[in-house]
Amino acid sequence: MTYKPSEEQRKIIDSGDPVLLVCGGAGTGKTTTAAAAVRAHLERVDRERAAAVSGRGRLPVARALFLSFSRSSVAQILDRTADVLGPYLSRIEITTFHAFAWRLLIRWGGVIGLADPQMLTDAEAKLFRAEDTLRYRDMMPRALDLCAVPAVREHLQGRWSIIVSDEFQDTDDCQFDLLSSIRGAARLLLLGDPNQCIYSDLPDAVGVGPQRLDAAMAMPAARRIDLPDVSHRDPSNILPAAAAAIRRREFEHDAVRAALDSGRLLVRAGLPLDREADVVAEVVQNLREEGATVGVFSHHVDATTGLSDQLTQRVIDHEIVGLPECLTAALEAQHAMLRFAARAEEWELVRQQLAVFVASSVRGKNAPDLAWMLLGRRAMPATLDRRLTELRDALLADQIGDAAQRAAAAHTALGLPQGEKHWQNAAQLLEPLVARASRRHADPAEALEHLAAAISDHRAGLLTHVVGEPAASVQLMGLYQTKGREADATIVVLRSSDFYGFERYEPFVNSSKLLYVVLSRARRRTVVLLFGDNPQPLVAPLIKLAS
Ligand SMILES: Nc1ncnc2c1ncn2[C@@H]1O[C@H](COP(=O)(O)OP(=O)(O)OP(=O)(O)O)[C@@H](O)[C@H]1O
Repeated sequence: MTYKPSEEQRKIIDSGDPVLLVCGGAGTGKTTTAAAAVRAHLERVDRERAAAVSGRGRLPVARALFLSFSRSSVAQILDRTADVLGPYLSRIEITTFHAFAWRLLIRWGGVIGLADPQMLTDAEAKLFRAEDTLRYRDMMPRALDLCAVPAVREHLQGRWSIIVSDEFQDTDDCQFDLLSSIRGAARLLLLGDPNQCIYSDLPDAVGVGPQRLDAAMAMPAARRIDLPDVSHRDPSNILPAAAAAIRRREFEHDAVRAALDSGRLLVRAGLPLDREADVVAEVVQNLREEGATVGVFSHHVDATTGLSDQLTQRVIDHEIVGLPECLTAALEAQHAMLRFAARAEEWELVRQQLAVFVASSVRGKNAPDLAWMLLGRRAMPATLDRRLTELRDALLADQIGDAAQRAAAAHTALGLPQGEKHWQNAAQLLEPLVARASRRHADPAEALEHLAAAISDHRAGLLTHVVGEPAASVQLMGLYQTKGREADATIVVLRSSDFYGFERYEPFVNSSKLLYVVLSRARRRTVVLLFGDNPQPLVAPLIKLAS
């Protein structure tokens, strides 16, 4: 649908408020309208600056910063706003908080004693103790330390004329402090929906909650505009109204009934846990036959990677989004194999990287046994030992091109239990990088160094969620990654064994917001699949809606 702003959206676009908080339900057009507002702002500043200098020299062009949470949101923002932004797209930095922080640390880290910062993933942190590396969760606080340095702060404060913070309701204390300290004289456009605040119970999110919107309004000259509850995602408004009623725990509300009667909402309950992949695959196939793009939402990293492995076996083309650690680890493990084949690295490193990959494809505080076996800290079964030896000997006999193919096939050759899709995706990412390095450098040692640098950049991009995700008609993701996303149809997979936080009793004020987010992502249809006989209390009332 072409974007034609409504009256309320127009007020946002035309506003010049120093701090504007825009609130509205799912799909009411906050993100798209913010893009239009940024463009209008830049146009205005251009005009003012042109008039001010009136032919005497030129002032630097005004720029905008658009901060979000996940690379999937960044990709979607780009996708949805490119038309609205037009030629102004090149003057807007659209990035995630973590990518922003990482860039600051790369550029100025030396000022706070981080001259060459290395980023440690959670899986790496489970396996190795590393004192002077930066954990993912340390990135924002360290960036904030940098912003306290006057020269850095002054530089940042002069850089943007307007800053947008998407999903503002979920910003934590650190992110809010960062926004405040880089702002300078920039206008702030803060987009929020209190009903989509889903990070408040996450372990690393300090200070996430309703008070954030109050803090915005406490800023000098702040104004708030509320968009009317009209979804532009599903203009029939049937799905958003049902999602809102379910968030309020009104499962018998007319809006829910209307969604079921219209066929836009479909609920199936009591499905057998051991047939999950078959059922999901069948629903995906039916929706694809209708020509719909499909988002499959399941609970966490194990569930998503497990489901992905099974869809891969059933030859259902799809992509996983939002689980960059596993992809990065697969990329690094295959890279280590190439370096080993070229005699540039020890076999030890290959085993270490395989251990990181295995640890990153499962949840939990501790790494799985298999990871420790790969590190040589626990005895391994004879089959795995033999397969590893065969892989090592074969790599030693390979040329670089053959080694890349062997690395791509290593997941199967070793019989690794999880993360096959990530392994395949990593092989696809690696292939052009290897080709480019070999093309540019005749000397194999130089080609290897070029490749190592390219992979290191890619790793940072993936881990800070800034590298775009592959477009695909079927996308799998965790429930917490669904914010800001949309697809023609969505499949919500809920299992009896899922954990939805510490709330135990009605009215599930916080966890119901997660349900609202996941149920409001579809343009045309949402299929809810409840697996197992004993659903969690949060989702149990959905059983009554099953057809
Ligand atoms: N005035 C409009 N005319 C046509 N389409 C619109 C309009 N406003 C928004 N849309 C479309 O509606 C969809 C939802 O908009 P957008 O993502 O901006 O909403 P949002 O409020 O940010 O949603 P959410 O909070 O669920 O992430 C997008 O596909 C967008 O292009």
